[in-house]
Amino acid sequence: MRPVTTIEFSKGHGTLNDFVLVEDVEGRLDLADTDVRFLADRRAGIGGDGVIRIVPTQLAPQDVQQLNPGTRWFMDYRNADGSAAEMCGNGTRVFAHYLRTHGLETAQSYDIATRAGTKRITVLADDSYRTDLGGWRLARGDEAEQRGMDSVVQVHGFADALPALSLDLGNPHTVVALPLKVDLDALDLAQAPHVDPHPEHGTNVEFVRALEPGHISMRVHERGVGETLSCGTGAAAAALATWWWAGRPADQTSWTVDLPGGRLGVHLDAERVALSGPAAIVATGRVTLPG
Ligand SMILES: N[C@@H](CCC[C@H](N)C(=O)O)C(=O)O
Repeated sequence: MRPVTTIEFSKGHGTLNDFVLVEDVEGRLDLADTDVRFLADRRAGIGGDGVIRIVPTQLAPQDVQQLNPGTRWFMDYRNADGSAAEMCGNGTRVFAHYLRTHGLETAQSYDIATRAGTKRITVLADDSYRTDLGGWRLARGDEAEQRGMDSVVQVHGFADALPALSLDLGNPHTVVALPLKVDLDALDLAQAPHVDPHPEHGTNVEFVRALEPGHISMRVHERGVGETLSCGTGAAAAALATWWWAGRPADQTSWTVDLPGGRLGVHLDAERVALSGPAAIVATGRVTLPG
């Protein structure tokens, strides 16, 4: 049995994508998958879609340090099932809000380290945050470029296989444009959608309804979590896919994405994509990890 470990935590969210945040300025906290699952558990633990460890980059693993030179803080993001993810868009804003409200970062614009590389945070005038998510690409390249679709998604309780487009934003996404006859609100996402071909490392799946030029609504089933009320990289992927299907209009660079948990802004072009939205810390406390 390991010694009793009691840690301080904060609870935060970005458009109701919620996280348990753990500050680890000395880089000593080695959270096992079971610890992450416990912290994320909504009944037995604290509750969240993910767990974010806040650690100085210089105390992060070597590969993270090499990928993110010149950054001060590493967002060590884990999904609720304990798996590590490369990126979390909503998480970057909540992470930045934590750094700011705890005096760990005072600049208005600075870089943070993630497993998907360095991301620039900017604090906006209304106290929301913008994250430059950097480069993006079609995950399956040529085939998708020509046809706009590269896979199919099967949702529980719905007979038709739905065509989809795969995007890589550092983490994987599969975006489905819903046919008009399918009601976005009625989709059963309690069970994981089946993606064919199945991506080797799994994928986040976004279901999109276009509302008007530059405006979409969506729901998401996240890898390592299940359905969540918002996903920042998912919103960016959904806007990019919709823009792609619309023929990549050069003047349609600003997008509004409505999710069950709120509204996000996406700014995109052929090479880069950025995300903006709110962040909140709602509670702090102490918790003893299971022995
Ligand atoms: N909710 C996040 C994405 C979190 C990681 C994702 N579940 C994955 O495994 O890639 C976001 O806001 O981007």
